[in-house]
Amino acid sequence: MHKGMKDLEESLLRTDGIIEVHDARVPHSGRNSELYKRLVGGHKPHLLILNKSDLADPHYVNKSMEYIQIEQPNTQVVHTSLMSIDMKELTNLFGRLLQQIVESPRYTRRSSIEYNIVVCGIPNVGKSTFINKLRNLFANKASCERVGASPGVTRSMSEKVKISNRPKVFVRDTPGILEPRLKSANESFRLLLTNCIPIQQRELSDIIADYGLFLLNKYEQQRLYMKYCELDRPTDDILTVLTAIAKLKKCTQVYGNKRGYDLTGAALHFINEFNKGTFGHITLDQDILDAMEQEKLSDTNLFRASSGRIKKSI
Ligand SMILES: Nc1nc2c(ncn2[C@@H]2O[C@H](COP(=O)(O)OP(=O)(O)OP(=O)(O)O)[C@@H](O)[C@H]2O)c(=O)[nH]1
Repeated sequence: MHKGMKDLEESLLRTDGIIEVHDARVPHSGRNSELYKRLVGGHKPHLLILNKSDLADPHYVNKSMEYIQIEQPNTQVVHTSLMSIDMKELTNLFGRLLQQIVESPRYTRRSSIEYNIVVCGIPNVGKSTFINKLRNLFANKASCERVGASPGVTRSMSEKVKISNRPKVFVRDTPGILEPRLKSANESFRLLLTNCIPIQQRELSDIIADYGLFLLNKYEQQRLYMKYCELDRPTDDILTVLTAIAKLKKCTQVYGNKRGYDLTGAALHFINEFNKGTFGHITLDQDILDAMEQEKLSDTNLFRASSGRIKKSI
């Protein structure tokens, strides 16, 4: 991932704007703060797309945008579901970035007649989906020539796609640039649960499913998993959930000369359903956003107290 950042840093010299795609369910976890500090820093137009908002809690999607905007005032933050985005929304979204790019100073790139945009983000957040959608949107236009693979066909890494002739604009994908060290175990689990980090060992899936169940209970989202697993009350016992899924989905395996429930298979099934939204719209980072809100409130109270307008702070 260090290499990803280094490659991106080099390619930024030839870049006029950055589109970062991230999963709206984890607006805080896994975002590479170095990207903003080292690469964007107010010099390059930066659009952050919080994607997969169809799976996130709508209330927290708005909160996430508000907090990111406070931390990164030079970033334009939007949320969408690239899976179901329509042509009009995509045209608007891209138009906003293009306007920002064309209006920004280009420094060493002043003499270049073409505009280059890089799309970056951690794995599995929807970068390819975005590029393919753009390609499909612009491919039919006579003013636009195609570079690389055909529309809708999976493109190779770093393929350059021409999406506009006047001005000449190219979009390029970059490898995932996840932070080399994750900040906490919670953050790692959130990224594993949302598939932003691939689950390397199948055997770990029950621990990840257990973490998913923990979050569903913590955020009081029990109704849908209870219904799915046909349970009559919430539980914090992952074995109860996995056994119920294994029974319902007939996940079995032969152990020695006996057939038994395949709980690892059931755990993978649970994670898959979690990512399809079967257990509800969940923002995994909502505790972080709530804590930020508390902090903001107490800051406001401190400020008011020191200004003398309010005597008592919480
Ligand atoms: N529910 C939902 N799924 C989405 C959305 N956008 C993309 N996906 C799915 O997310 C998965 C990953 O999408 P990709 O476009 O391959 O993500 P990527 O960032 O290019 O992934 P890497 O190549 O691994 O870095 C795919 O299964 C997509 O169908 C969305 O808005 N909502």
